[in-house]
Amino acid sequence: MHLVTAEEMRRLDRHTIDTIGLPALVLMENAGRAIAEAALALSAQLELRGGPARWLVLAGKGNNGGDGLVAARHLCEAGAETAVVYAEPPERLTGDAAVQRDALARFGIAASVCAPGAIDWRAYDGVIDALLGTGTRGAPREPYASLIREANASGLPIVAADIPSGLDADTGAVHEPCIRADRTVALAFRKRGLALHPGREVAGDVSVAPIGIPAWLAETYGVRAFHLDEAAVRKRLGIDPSLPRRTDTHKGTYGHVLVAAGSLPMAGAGLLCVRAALRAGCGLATWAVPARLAEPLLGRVPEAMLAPLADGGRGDWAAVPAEALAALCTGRSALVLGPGLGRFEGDSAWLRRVWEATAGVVPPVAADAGTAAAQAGDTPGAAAAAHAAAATTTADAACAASVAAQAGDTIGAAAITHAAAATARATTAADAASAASAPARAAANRSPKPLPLVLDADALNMLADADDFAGWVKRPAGAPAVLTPHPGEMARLLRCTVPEVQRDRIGAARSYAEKHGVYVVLKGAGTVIATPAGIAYVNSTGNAGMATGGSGDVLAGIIGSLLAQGWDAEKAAAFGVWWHGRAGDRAAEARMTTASLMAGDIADYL
Ligand SMILES: NC(=O)C1=CN([C@@H]2O[C@H](COP(=O)(O)OP(=O)(O)OC[C@H]3O[C@@H](n4cnc5c(N)ncnc54)[C@H](O)[C@@H]3O)[C@@H](O)[C@H]2O)[C@@H](O)CC1
Ligand SMILES: [K+]
Repeated sequence: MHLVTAEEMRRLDRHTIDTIGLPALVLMENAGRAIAEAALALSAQLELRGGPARWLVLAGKGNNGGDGLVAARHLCEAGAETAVVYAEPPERLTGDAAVQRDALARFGIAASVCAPGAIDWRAYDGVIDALLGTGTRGAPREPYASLIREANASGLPIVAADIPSGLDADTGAVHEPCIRADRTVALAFRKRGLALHPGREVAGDVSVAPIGIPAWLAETYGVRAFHLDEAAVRKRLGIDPSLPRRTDTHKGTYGHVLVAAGSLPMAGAGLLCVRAALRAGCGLATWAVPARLAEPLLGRVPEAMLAPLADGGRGDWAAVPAEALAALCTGRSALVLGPGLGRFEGDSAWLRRVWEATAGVVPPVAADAGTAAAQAGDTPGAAAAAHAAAATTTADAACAASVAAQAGDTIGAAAITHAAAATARATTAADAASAASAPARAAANRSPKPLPLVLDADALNMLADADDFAGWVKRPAGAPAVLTPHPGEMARLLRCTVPEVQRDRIGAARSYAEKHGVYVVLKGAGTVIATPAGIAYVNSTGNAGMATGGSGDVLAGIIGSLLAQGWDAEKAAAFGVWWHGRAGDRAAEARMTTASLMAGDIADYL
């Protein structure tokens, strides 16, 4: 379940040998046996010519080679015809690998040193790649490079020891050349490069073989990256993926998600997001849209409620005050913001107001009004009068209304709007005050309730363009922010290039999450989920058919829905990603080809 770097693996090896006291040769013996067992299991599936399987072991001069030599012994013992080709003269092997070299010679297994073109690959049924392991630096040099190319060209099935030779164990980068394995037997722990793309594609089926290094040691040494498969979902996250429910529950038990998504050219993004949220199990979903879109969308998702926001007839978010959206958050349990939102003048500041309102910060205008009301004692309508005096713009009027609405006070909201409008019409303060009501004062004094937030798509671009994000208020407990960037959006957030993000996906997601106290879901093959505490998951589900428009909108809806159901952000983000991929895999199976997959299919297969 843990994903380790080469350096972490070295420390775990050392601890096992030096502190626990298991000799390195024992570990190597266990490793070689596990590799031989994987090879034998593979030969059982091959159509052999009648005799025993014939295995060729390619051995490097380090401990990876030593593992291969042990495997050769076990294969031989199991009755397979086995030969070894050393990449370098065997005199160059040292330490435990040299012990294995000598044992192998006495065992009577045929061994030779590689020479260009000397191997008759037709004489074998399969190859064990024990050339290079976690001690490798950079691209394979000669003669390793030629051996790797020949092995790949042979067309024989290849079982890789620990990692395919030529793979960067830490980043998943694939050097030229690199072994293309059918199976990889990861020793003790899965190396990160086996989970990250493109490494994952050259590793084939990966299994993890215990060799004597205890799993708990990874915790002791602070390994904080995990392979997100079903075992991790169940054991680490503690989630039963069938999501059982108690019978004595109702829609109110499962939260109410607010989705703010869609604009005239991209209304479908909101549609996908809301549908996915409902499929992911929230009790209620409200879809906030620019008012112009509301009518055409009526009845498209009958299970969701529509909340049209006055948009000046534009069909986009440019004229929708942040406070109007913030006001809708009252009584909701999570907000998903971004799919199909579009960009507009001043949108970074707009996003900041939504961010702060959902973090429980009282908007400045409302705060001023509250203070004024308090100073005015119990004079009827003081709050509204203060608001009205301050409300020289329609935005301020909307803000005042939103504060009242957040308190669930429609009378107050109406009064404040009216009062603000009265001032805007240059009538007297007395007129404004007369339009006010006592509940408005109470409303103005109340703070908005914090709620969890998912930011996706254009909301992430707004964030990337905010120069002052580091100074934005930190999210309170219970109101986390989950950001779901694709590599391009991640690069904009980090102000670096896409190749830089892709070179170290765990590092990119983790550094942003830790720096800003947010949860980051870095999408793409092998989606990475990173938490503010530096924990990272690399997802194992999903397929290339999911690289299609709308797939991210579905994911944002799923995560928002889980947050609305009261899940903590780590579970919601990690399980949401795993589930999204799993649904995509099920949808792909149901289609003729993976290429036929559409984002709506993913939501339907949740
Ligand atoms: N106690 C341990 O340390 C254990 C190690 N194990 C195995 O040992 C491996 C790590 O062993 P090592 O640290 O000896 O390293 P490797 O066996 O990965 O190979 C390193 C050797 O390759 C050479 N080399 C490095 N980069 C190269 C390149 N680009 N091209 C050509 N040659 C290159 C180095 O000079 C060194 O001799 C693991 O992957 C695993 O298979 C297992 O046996 C379990 C126990
Ligand atoms: K290898």
